Amino acid sequence: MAVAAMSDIVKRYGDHRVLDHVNMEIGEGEIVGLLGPNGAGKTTMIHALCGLIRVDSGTIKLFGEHLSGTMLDIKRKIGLVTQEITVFEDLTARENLAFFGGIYGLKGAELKRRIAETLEFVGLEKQANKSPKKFSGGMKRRLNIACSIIHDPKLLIMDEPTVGIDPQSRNHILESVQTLQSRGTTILYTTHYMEEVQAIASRVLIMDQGHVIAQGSIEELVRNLHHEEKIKLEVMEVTDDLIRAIEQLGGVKRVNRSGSKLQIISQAGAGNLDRILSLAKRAGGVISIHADQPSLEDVFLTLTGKQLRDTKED
Ligand SMILES: Nc1ncnc2c1ncn2[C@@H]1O[C@H](COP(=O)(O)OP(=O)(O)OP(=O)(O)O)[C@@H](O)[C@H]1O
Repeated sequence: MAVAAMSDIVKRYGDHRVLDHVNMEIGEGEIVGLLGPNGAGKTTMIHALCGLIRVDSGTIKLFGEHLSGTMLDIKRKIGLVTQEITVFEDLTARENLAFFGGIYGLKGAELKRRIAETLEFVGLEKQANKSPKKFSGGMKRRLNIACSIIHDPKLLIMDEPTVGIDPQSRNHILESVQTLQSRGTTILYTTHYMEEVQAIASRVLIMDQGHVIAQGSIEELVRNLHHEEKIKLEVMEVTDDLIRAIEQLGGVKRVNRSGSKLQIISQAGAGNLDRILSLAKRAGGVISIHADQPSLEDVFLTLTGKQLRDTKED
């Protein structure tokens, strides 16, 4: 059974269709990586899934049931880590957890036990009685995650949980996500970091302009693009003439420049490696050239025409 599914979902803000006939499914026990350029509709999809906004048409099912107004029993099975960190700075870490646990109906010994377990899980036992005011960004995010899993949700939705935090906390979060999955939690994980998706996701959803434009395992998505190859060329000097000459070769789909390096996406089997080498030799010195199999980053670039991280800060 799908833990969450959207069929033909449309959500408009004014004339703008932010979700434009979206179909998607999250299977039990998966970590699904949700990727998309800024403004693709990822957060809107998440808010619709959690019942935080109403959609204009289409159906949403959670745990096999149609999402409707209240559904407290179903909503209790979901944990949401929002894009902005949502913790109370005037409360200690423990008090934050007690507050969020209380919202989900936990109390007494059970609440106490879950507070201890989640503090340990996110590595904040020693900070239990401290205010998050004194925490680093990574520690605040870990507390935020603890608050979202205090009720042991079956589906955890995380909206860019690692933006702007230190590498140690980021690794901690990625490991925690994998541990939660091994304990049976299903996870929808949004990020602008391709390497995170590659490290933890069993399946990927790619959104652009309100559409889910691809979904599948990383291997499946890459295989579907097997008709393309990536040629990396480094030359002494990149000129506009060289770029233009490469762009005009049959089968070349795109040329990206970064300093003295060019990355060329070309139809596989078009024989462009040799042609590009000849053009580059004629234009000056060649430092290196080689052809790669496409990666998830290439899948994203080919499908959306954009770099995943073009407007986000590290
Ligand atoms: N409440 C709203 N009113 C009007 N427009 C909105 C509203 N919420 C979102 N939008 C618009 O919907 C589009 C999708 O926004 P959304 O936040 O879902 O994108 P996203 O993929 O999560 O982007 P990012 O990666 O930047 O977080 C954007 O053009 C945004 O401006």
